[in-house]
Amino acid sequence: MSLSLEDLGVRIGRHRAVRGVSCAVAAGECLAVLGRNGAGKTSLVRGVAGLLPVTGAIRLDGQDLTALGPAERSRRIGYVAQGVAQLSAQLTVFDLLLLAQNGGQFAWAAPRESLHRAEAMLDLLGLQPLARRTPAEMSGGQRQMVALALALVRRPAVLLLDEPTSALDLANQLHLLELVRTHTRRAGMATVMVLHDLNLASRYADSVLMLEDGAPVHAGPAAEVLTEERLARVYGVDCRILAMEGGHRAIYPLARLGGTAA
Ligand SMILES: Nc1ncnc2c1ncn2[C@@H]1O[C@H](COP(=O)(O)OP(=O)(O)OP(=O)(O)O)[C@@H](O)[C@H]1O
Repeated sequence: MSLSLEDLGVRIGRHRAVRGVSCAVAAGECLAVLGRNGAGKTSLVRGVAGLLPVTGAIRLDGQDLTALGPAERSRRIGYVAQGVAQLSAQLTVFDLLLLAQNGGQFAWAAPRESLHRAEAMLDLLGLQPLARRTPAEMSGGQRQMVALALALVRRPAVLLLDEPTSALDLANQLHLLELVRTHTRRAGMATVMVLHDLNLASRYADSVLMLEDGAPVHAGPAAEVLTEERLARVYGVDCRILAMEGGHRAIYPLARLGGTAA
């Protein structure tokens, strides 16, 4: 399904964390939200997820998401929060996958289809070896992969990921983002992911949205948005952008400019 944000504003208490964001994510596409620390990226995804109050419109295939009740909204949205997921330490990964689908039913009571879907998700993410472990028995990176599995197993229309690779090693960063991109295309989801790594954003996002002080400053394909001039202005860092094999671009930070970067 397609997601569109129209003049979206997000408040945290009296603080206007996000304002004037208008953009569209087509079904089967990934949008990367970029910007410096404190730019409003997490607030944006938390607003879309229904966890912070918003102004403006959030539409899913034209339907106003904010008009839906919390249960219906959370059924359509998969959200993986920033940081290593706080998962129930008592349950196994397999039981968590069943709970995510059936809200309260364990393996012995779950429908056959839920069992199949849980198995398929374990296979897809390479998590079979962890199926019988509890989150307390896993590393931070493993918990981050499990958090993605728990979001995907509910088959959301919109997937929101806040720094999904922050705890992952180099191989798993690529694995997770390849998987997110493939699954997004196959399921026709609209995916929004907050990323700090500009190279990963360039490589895996269909488009990027750059925020500055809560407002959108640039949006479009990564190759158009991420230029050396803009990175110097937004991040205060002198970067070189190199053309690589396969049409990829590599963004290499050389130095902070004039002490403007924090
Ligand atoms: N509970 C809060 N009360 C008031 N202001 C807040 C609160 N939480 C965040 N903010 C402010 O809202 C702004 C946006 O924060 P947000 O977490 O969305 O930024 P971010 O772009 O995700 O940052 P980071 O890259 O560091 O995770 C920041 O200026 C932050 O200081």
